[in-house]
Amino acid sequence: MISLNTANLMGHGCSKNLGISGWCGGDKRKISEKVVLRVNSKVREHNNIHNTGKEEEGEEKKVIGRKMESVLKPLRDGESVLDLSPRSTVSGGVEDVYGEDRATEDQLVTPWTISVASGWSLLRDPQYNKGLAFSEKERDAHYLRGLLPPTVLTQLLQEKKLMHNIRQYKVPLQKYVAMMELQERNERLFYKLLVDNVEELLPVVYTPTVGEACQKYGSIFRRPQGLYISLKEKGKVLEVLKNWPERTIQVIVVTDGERILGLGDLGCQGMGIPVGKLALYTALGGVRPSACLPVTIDVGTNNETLLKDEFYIGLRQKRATGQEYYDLLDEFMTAVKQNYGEKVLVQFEDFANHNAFELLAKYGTTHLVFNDDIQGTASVVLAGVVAALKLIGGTLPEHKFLFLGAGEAGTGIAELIALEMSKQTKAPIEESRKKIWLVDSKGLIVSSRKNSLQHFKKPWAHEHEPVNSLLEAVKVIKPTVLIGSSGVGKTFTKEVVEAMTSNNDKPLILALSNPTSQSECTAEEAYQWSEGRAIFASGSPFDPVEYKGKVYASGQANNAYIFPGFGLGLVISGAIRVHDDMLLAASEALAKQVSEENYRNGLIYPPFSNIRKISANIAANVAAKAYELGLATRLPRPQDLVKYAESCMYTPVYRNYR
Ligand SMILES: NC(=O)C1=CN([C@@H]2O[C@H](COP(=O)(O)OP(=O)(O)OC[C@H]3O[C@@H](n4cnc5c(N)ncnc54)[C@H](OP(=O)(O)O)[C@@H]3O)[C@@H](O)[C@H]2O)C=CC1
Ligand SMILES: CC(=O)C(=O)O
Ligand SMILES: [Mg+2]
Repeated sequence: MISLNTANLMGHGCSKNLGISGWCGGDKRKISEKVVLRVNSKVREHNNIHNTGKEEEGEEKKVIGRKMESVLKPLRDGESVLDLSPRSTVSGGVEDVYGEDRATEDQLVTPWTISVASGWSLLRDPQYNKGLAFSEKERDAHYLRGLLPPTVLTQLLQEKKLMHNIRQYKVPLQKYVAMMELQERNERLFYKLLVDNVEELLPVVYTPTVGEACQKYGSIFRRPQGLYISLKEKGKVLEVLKNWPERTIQVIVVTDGERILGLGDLGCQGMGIPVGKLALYTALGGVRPSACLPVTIDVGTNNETLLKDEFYIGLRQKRATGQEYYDLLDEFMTAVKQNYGEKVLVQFEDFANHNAFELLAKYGTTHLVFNDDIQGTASVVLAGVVAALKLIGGTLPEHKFLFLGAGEAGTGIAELIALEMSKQTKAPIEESRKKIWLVDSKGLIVSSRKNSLQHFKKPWAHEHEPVNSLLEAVKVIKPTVLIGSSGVGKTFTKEVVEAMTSNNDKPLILALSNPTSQSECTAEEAYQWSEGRAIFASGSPFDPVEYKGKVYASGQANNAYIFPGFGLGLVISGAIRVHDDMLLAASEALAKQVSEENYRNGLIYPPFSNIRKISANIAANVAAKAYELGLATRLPRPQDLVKYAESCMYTPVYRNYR
């Protein structure tokens, strides 16, 4: 049975002045969930002491006493005050936190109590706050009388009001800040808005607005939203992970901020990306918010503007490189596995390509890792191309591809397309690669450049004369599909689109670069310059375009279609490694979701309004592949994986409190 701390029953739920700090429950989930879950399952929880203190901004906070036990224990030689290493572990490595083993008989034990958030602290707990939606009964039971005005609203009415408010803002960044504030105030309502209004709010919490938010992150920073691991934490990364208030983590999105969208090095301010991606993991893929951990690794920045910016939030130094960089990454990856086990998914996001490929190769064999920019993008683009075949004709191996940009996205997509071609033709992958050409900042990648190319470009160095410009490359290669992944805007010029159109009845043109300012061309330009013949999709969304009396709605070729469902598939199957065939499985599931009606409208992706159904199908296909490959650990395999995936998805509907 649980014991309740009487102080908490008085309404504010805090035993005072224990002098411990850590995660402040006032702005984040935690306490109550633990209580509810632990009460139900009768699991004892040792880290639910609350405390009051003053935050930087001077607001009241609750403090979770996760570290209390180690603080109150006598220190041994070499131990720091916050040393959390297990004092005694049984053979399976299980820490004896309750003092049950013979080996810990001589150690002090803190009698942890479990408390229920109520009253003021309940209203300040974003995971449990319902604002005006607390019922009369809940207001009585949870000491809320007088703390709320008399009216009781439904969640739907709250949603209507908030959407109305958000629509009043004309500046996208204001909408972004409003959404982040909502996430910090009332998490379920935040996700309700996002799930129900996904097409309207995706551009707010994700690209393009998240790009501007990262650029101005220092100025709009209010409360930390993820875990910051900087060079200062070297040697203490495991300890830092333990500061995070949640223990059961399923998905980590981590960046080092060096290649944020097409905006370059934004250092520590890249945090907006893991936060945004994980919001999509929950809203689009149904992974529980409490199981998501955004991380930014701060090794400095080479962005001079940020280094001089008085509001910059990161380390003020040039980027660490080489051994120093890899040591910190290695400590992080090791700590992740130590703390969360084998099945936590680590998604690398927006690393620069000189680290991204190496990190993926290095940890791909030891951890469950996924690089969204290389692999997620590949999967989404392959799906779009396969779907587009219905509109442009031919089979995949019959097409010829030209990329502008030969980095993570470009070579990642190229490789997955080649893999799929080879599966279809049974020809060696080297043969399939010959149908794919890439242009980088120095021109077409050809064999005469091979010696000076980065390793990930070498497979694409085909025999050809040097070609210096994209336009020239389009003219001589005559691709049927043109893909922009350069991070440089306005590079698909009128001449380039016209050259594509003169070679193809229906040119497939994908301008993947984000945010909108970096898009290789706009939807309007693609349709106008191709005289309405292009099949077009872009990384960031464009409004429908009217051309010669016809309305063209372009799709969004963005990895957001893939990673939420892909991650869910890994989670529900308990997969321990990512395999290329899982990327193909995700791609296949996405392509199948394009309806005849979508095709009639020239779309090669289904609308985001169906994304949860799409994600469930992607998850099921990925999980099925994980079982087939023997990489799944959650046994027995559920019969109906789509139904199972749906049943596992987070729902933002308010729960009733006892
Ligand atoms: N829609 C989506 O889902 C996704 C979109 N992206 C977007 O794709 C873009 C690129 O990302 P990523 O591949 O990771 O970046 P990388 O830095 O890895 O690659 C960029 C590539 O573009 C080339 N390049 C840069 N400038 C030019 C130029 N003026 N002309 C020709 N080539 C040029 C670079 O050449 P060089 O090697 O010579 O320097 C490099 O090959 C970003 O804008 C990103 O936001 C990324 C992932 C997903
Ligand atoms: C979408 C994405 O991952 C990027 O632009 O980097
Ligand atoms: Mg990215």
